[in-house]
Amino acid sequence: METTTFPISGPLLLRPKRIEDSRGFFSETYNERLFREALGDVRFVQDNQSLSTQAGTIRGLHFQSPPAEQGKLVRVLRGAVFDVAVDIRRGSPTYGKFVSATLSAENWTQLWVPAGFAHGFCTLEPDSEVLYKVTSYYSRGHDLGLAWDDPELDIPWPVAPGRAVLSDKDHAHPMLRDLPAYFS
Ligand SMILES: Cc1cn([C@H]2C[C@H](O)[C@@H](COP(=O)(O)OP(=O)(O)O[C@H]3O[C@@H](C)C(=O)[C@@H](O)[C@H]3O)O2)c(=O)[nH]c1=O
Repeated sequence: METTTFPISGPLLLRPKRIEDSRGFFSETYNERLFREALGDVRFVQDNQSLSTQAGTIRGLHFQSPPAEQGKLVRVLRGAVFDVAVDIRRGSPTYGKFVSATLSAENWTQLWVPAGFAHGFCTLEPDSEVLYKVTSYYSRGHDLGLAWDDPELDIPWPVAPGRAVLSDKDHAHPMLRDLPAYFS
């Protein structure tokens, strides 16, 4: 498995081996031993899958607050997304900075988003399906967000702001400057 780090500590890009033959390919998309070598002592308790029918759909930026904080291992089954993780660890030297990567069914890349990061993505193709493993169960009371279009974050979303497809919830998240210190 290929592992790539970012200038921000925590997130990782992972690319499991794909074994191709005349039928197509085979791949261990999750192997606890190999992923624990890369990610440390993580335990996944829930798998989530979403389908976004339109290109330019933005979901995010989301996180769960402690004690329900989640690490997320994100990959794409169909289509492609521009995936983003924003550092919201208040004491971090990279607080408010983000990492991003294109994840696609084609490039077979997964993004590890540790707890302490707000996560979101923008679909690059119609009918993009995202599958991600999380380290804590969903908790509605801890499910929080950060404004995807906060100018302070300056994220180069691959869609014109007026054309992004969003949930009602994602129109209403606070800006970084108004975000309480959930993570130290
Ligand atoms: C996240 C989640 C949502 N739900 C419910 C709540 C709601 O009725 C419906 C849709 O939820 P949302 O609108 O929050 O779905 P969505 O906007 O896709 O939320 C997801 O976005 C990406 C970027 C993430 O990082 C995820 O952790 C998650 O927050 O599904 C669950 O039952 N379990 C879950 O784990």
